[in-house]
Amino acid sequence: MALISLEHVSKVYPKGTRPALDDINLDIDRGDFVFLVGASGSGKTTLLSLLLREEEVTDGEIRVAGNDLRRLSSRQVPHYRRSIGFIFQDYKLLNNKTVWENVAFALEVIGTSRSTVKSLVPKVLQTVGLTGKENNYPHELSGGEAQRVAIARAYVNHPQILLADEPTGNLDPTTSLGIMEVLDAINRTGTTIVMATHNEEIVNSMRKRVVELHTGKIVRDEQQGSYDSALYFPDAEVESKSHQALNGGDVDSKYRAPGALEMSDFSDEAVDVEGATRAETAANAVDAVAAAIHSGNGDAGIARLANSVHSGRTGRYGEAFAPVETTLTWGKGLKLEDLAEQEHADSAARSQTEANADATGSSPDTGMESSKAAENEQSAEPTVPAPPALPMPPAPPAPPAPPAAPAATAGGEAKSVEQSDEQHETSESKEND
Ligand SMILES: Nc1ncnc2c1ncn2[C@@H]1O[C@H](COP(=O)(O)OP(=O)(O)OP(=O)(O)O)[C@@H](O)[C@H]1O
Repeated sequence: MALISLEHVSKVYPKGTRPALDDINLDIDRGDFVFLVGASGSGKTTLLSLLLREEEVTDGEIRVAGNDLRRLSSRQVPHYRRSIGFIFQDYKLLNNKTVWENVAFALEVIGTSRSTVKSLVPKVLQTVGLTGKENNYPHELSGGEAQRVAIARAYVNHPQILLADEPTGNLDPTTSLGIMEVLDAINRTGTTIVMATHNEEIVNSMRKRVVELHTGKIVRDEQQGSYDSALYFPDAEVESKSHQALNGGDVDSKYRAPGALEMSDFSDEAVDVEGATRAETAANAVDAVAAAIHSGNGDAGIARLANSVHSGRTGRYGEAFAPVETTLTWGKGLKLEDLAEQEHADSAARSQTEANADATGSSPDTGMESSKAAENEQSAEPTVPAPPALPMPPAPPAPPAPPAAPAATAGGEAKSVEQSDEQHETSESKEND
């Protein structure tokens, strides 16, 4: 049975002149990653609000994990929401709590012991690139940073469903890539992700399921879809892109940076994080996500996105690229000068080996082997897991740099706390005790 199922769902807002959602049928399986796309006003946020039970359907039925959302009593709603993580553009952070406290709070709510919270929070903050920002309040963060706190809060208690409404909206492409990398890692711990987005580059690179809304109706539902649909926007480029995406064609080749990685080394495998208690499961999820991010051995879609971002294309959000040395995972990037130095050393070593081979008349194979090995270390297809966007030297030249904060104004200011949100969570916390 589908984890999320919508049957003939319609939503008409009190002041709406037309249904925001109009007779929607949709099934989403456990572990799916679904992009909701569609023009502004097509109904994406409304769909997410219904799933979160912030809004109620006018007609039809929504079932989540077998629960009929219409039948949830107001007392059950907070319990239901606790099983769902959500990342909305207004961040919904607790403004009177620091970054550390915001993340710790989400863990405390599910009964995580003080000592476990103490060990998990630094891991989570490192995963989302916020080490060093522990004591900042939300208003002291950039938009991208605030969004990362929201993501950290949403995933630490390992929700079965994560709803994200434009989580990369207004963020520069590199920060968006980091966010997608974390979302992908979260998805691989078994969390189902439904993400509304206008970001064409992300959708086309990730090749996940794409559900397109148009004036409240589902007009497209494709596995491994692309952002635009040839069906509804027939033009040659769109047609070729969506055709390639659907047939597994090399749609990314046009986006790939010269020398960028092939995708075969990237695994899409799910990780089992279930523990005996929710707190234990949360700890396992935090570890799994941290490990996935640290290894850089992510989903092929992330590799495509990384290649795309680093290929020098300008994204939907303009020219605001963070420096390339920031690379995939915040603050763990290799420095350009280290790369250049390494490249220089490798090339010198290669020439020396070749010269030795010529001088000694040794088997050309031997020379080829070492030359190949040296090349491999820099080539587009490394044999070790590596951040996909950059050539990989044999060993990381420097310890992790301090977390790179994206351009301070990347996404604007964090919005104010919803006091009710805090109260809501506080009362949940109490309930839990
Ligand atoms: N609270 C509300 N009251 C009345 N109408 C609303 C309300 N919220 C949304 N709508 C209307 O419902 C329709 C769908 O809006 P929704 O926010 O779901 O679209 P969307 O696809 O998320 O758009 P965007 O991409 O701009 O975020 C729109 O016509 C919008 O004006």
